[in-house]
Amino acid sequence: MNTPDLWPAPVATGPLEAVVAVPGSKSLTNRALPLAALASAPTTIRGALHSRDADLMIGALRSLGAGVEVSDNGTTVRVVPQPLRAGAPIDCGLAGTVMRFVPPLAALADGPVLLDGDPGARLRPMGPVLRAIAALGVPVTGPDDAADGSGDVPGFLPVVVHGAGRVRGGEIEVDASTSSQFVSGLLLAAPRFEAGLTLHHVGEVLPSQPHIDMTIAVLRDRGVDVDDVAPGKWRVEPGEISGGDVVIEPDLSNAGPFLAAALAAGGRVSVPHWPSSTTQPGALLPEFLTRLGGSVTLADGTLTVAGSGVVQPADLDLTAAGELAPTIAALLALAPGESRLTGIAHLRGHETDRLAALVTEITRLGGHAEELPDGLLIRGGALHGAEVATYHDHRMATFAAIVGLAVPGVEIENVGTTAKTLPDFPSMWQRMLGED
Ligand SMILES: O=C(O)C1=C[C@@H](OP(=O)(O)O)[C@@H](O)[C@H](O)C1
Ligand SMILES: C=C(OP(=O)(O)O)C(=O)O
Repeated sequence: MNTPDLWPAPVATGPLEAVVAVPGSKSLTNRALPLAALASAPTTIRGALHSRDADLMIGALRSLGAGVEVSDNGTTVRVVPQPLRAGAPIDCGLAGTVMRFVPPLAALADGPVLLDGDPGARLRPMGPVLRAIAALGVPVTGPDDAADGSGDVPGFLPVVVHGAGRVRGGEIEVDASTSSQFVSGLLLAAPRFEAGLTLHHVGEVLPSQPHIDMTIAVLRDRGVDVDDVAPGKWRVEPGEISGGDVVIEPDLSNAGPFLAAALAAGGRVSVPHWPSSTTQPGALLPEFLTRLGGSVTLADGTLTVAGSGVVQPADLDLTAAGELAPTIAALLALAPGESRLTGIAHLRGHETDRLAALVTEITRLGGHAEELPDGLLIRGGALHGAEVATYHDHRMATFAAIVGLAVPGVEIENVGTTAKTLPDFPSMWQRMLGED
């Protein structure tokens, strides 16, 4: 790699002793926003994430006609719902939540809506959610295809959703084995379908169950009647979505790299405002970090992770929390011995093919990694510095930063890619190390 945009990852010079407050959850913010646009009254969202993915969701809702006002610091957002209107194109960036949650909203708009995104977004699977929308009676086409829906439904962006102001709803199947977001996107819009929605997942695996539970929880919190009838089957009744006040929890997946730092560097890192109960997959971090040799305590709403600087290898099933894989993989790359991460075949369709990216970058750093059919085998320890590529993937940048705490000479290409969910990452990381 020959790139001028390299960030020298700071090395920890001693045990850490840091308290790191993380901003609002991407997943909760990007659910609260579309629900607010579909609600029957205005909503005020407090503690919202202010980042590229949240800005893209706000942009999408404005394109569909919603009134959205954002406070100066970006963390309070007031949404005034309006009838959904077509016309303005929607930029999904590289945000899975925008790509998969907005098309079902666009289906409710009064005409054609064009959705596109970054070059990398055009590689992320979309077929299941688009075919579901078509099965509900709303044609979905490529930008240059006939609008009557006579052709095949596209599998990738760019697409046009040809709304007609109403979606009849009913009972459909979706294969969500490549992303739980297909289920979440359909369920979020479903209260506004005339007959509601009964949705069956038909694929072999269902990743990210906590994120589906989160969707059900936020719908119920807004007064929607949702029945998780059986594993892989959900029923959303048609009805009003209430407005009012919503408070967003801190993003526990973004807390992950900071907590992992205590294991990589030794010492202690605390994250305040840790929710006592949550549907975020980051709730699994205490268990995973304990398996890797950390000790974890939760007192007065502050989660503290302590580590010795030596990471233990482990075999972990990440089916429920694939989002945490790059963070865990960074620790396993430092762990002397063999580890396996499984349940994460669908990471091949994340911001980049994360299994391929992690294998390439761990190898570049002097470790050994191989792809498994549904995950990674990693033999860690004895790494050396390298220029680490990030593939426009925020979590590849934070992966490299974790490794860099313990390995001198790690330089991160385009650390600014962390703005997807955590624009302040480089300075937060330096503050954690007492460097700012
Ligand atoms: O619904 C959500 O907010 C998310 C669901 C998960 O997607 P996948 O099921 O595609 O992994 C997760 O990885 C992503 O970061 C956020
Ligand atoms: C997979 C992720 O993001 P997205 O919401 O774009 O799918 C992620 O943040 O790890």
